[in-house]
Amino acid sequence: MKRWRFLLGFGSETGQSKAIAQGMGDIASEQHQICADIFELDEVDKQFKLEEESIMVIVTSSTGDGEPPGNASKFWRKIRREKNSKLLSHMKYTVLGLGDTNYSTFCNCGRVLDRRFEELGATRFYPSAWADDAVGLDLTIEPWLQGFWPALKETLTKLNTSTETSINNLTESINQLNLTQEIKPTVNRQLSSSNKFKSNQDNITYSSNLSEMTTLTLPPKSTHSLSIKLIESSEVKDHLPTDPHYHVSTLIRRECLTHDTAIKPVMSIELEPSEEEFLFEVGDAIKIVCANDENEVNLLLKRLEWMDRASHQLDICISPDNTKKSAKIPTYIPSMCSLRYALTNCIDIRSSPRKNLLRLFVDCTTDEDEKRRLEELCSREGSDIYIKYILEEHLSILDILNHFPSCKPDIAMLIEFLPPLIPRFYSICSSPLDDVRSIKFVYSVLKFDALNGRTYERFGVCTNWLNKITIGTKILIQTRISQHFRLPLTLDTPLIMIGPGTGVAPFIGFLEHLYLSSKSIAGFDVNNLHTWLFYGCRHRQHDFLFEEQIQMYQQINVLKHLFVAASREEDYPFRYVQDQIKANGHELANLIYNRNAIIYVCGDIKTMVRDVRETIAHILKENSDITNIDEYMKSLETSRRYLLDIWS
Ligand SMILES: Cc1cc2nc3c(=O)[nH]c(=O)nc-3n(C[C@H](O)[C@H](O)[C@H](O)COP(=O)(O)O)c2cc1C
Repeated sequence: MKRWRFLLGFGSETGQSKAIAQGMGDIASEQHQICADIFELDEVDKQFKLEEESIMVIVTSSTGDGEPPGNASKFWRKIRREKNSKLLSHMKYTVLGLGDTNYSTFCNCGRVLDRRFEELGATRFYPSAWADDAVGLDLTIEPWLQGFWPALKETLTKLNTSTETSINNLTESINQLNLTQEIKPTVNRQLSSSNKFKSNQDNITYSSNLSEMTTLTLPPKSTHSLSIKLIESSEVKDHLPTDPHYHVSTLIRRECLTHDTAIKPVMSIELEPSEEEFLFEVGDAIKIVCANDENEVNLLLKRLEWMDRASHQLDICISPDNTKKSAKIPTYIPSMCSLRYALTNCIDIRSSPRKNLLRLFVDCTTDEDEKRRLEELCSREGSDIYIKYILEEHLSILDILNHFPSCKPDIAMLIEFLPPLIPRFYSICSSPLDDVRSIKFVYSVLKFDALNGRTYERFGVCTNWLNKITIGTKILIQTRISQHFRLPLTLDTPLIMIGPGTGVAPFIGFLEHLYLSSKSIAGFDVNNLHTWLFYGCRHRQHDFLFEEQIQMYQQINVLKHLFVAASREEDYPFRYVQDQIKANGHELANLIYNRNAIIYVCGDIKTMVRDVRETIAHILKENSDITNIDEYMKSLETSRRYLLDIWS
């Protein structure tokens, strides 16, 4: 008998939606005896056909400025362009969107697909949901999944989807699908009388708001689909990471742009792509393939007592007793590499472990009190403490293992359940008109002290790697093409560029491009430009990035107006870029409302994106006759006149 099935399509840029879709696939088969056929959304018409699917569940994130992730863009175009309003009238669906509320285009990709599916005749069998990475995805996903499974079973039952299932077996299947009783693994572990985690202060190992008697609801236990062994081999030779989708470049320059006294140093990097045909434009970003810190890898190897086997070859195959249909050998780990190589180059050892991994850790922990605390941290009842002590403090896998010394996971568990190490991206700050063989970008050096549960000092993964590698090192790169963050086609469109800190990077590229265009294109007159730059730093003497270059653009009339904010200078009235925006409110509102200016915002989402948007809305309200300001702001976004290039 074939089992009940549904289609589970995912779109994922950095792997979270993929992991969630795979987790749902596991729960479907292990707990509900339902088969989820899991595909990237862009595998449409190759691996699945919409016309043939009765139930489709979409899990997708948004990237860029509300755009679909790389493996969902073909699907997105197909659905958006589709004219046949009955195309999906045979289909039931729901969407789980992943996003971040710091973006005004929160979950835009999921929301647009959700709306288009409805317009194309599909019926939602369960309300779609929007999970927010800013507060923790699980906060939405956990309760959503609770209702999802009964709704899915009910829909499957009504639809009688399984064409291969005979009538007799169908009855049997329906009986198997116990519609009323959800499987909720619960646990009520008694703590030892000497509970070593008892303390007066709440922290990662103890919190008073979960009483020892609280019954905990745990996430379902993921099962292994891989069999991973370490083989002592002299043949294993680790080499530079390779990936046919990436280009080789060479690090040719690295310098510090800030004064020695700057609180947050900023570095500038120049790369030379090996191939002539490497293409980029101003407004694009560059993806960098990086590696984990050697010391951190060593600490992890030591903690796990795997140091003596670090150079052994990893042998990965699908486990003989695997039951997952979606089981695949991870393509991001080379077939011949050592354990050290995989931990350094392929696996993300820094990001906070998800709850499904904490759940697996419970079973490889011997101490009862540690087990109970791990259960609390991954339980539904412990959602708040998981967010507070793990996500918000960015605890890594090593931090968790250090806090729970009796936890001894095996190699297979970490290799299978930790996410891949993904490339990091940076806004390009140079123009190809200057030199197509030179790509420049900047980054801040971020240091995180050993505090608040973090058990060792650390720096940002990629920036730390970029700081340590030697000049001449080969680096794999790829352009992340910007869909909309581009210079306008018409010269006289006013440009309002807002970029505090390293957020100024793409605007340096824009200004350089305008300057070089004025030298090389006949009829390009800088006097026609209307360029406004709002820049912010801590202290103009210490960390004013690209100061000389910006001043030069001002002198030659490429940059018409410069406004600088300085957050740490006493007696300077403009602390933040939004103070400068407010002070120039009248003129800016006129440019936006009457002269179709384009507003570009670039920088760290945590610090300013919301404040800048509110300030722009405020100055427009004060200086125009717009009656519905929210609608007007939305229209700026949809007409691509309010553009974001932001990161967290
Ligand atoms: C460069 C970048 C751009 C993003 N743009 C958006 C966006 O426009 N809207 C949104 O809601 N979330 C946005 N996000 C947040 C992601 O959608 C969110 O972190 C999600 O969990 C990532 O899932 P994934 O790993 O499956 O891609 C962005 C994240 C990054 C790193």
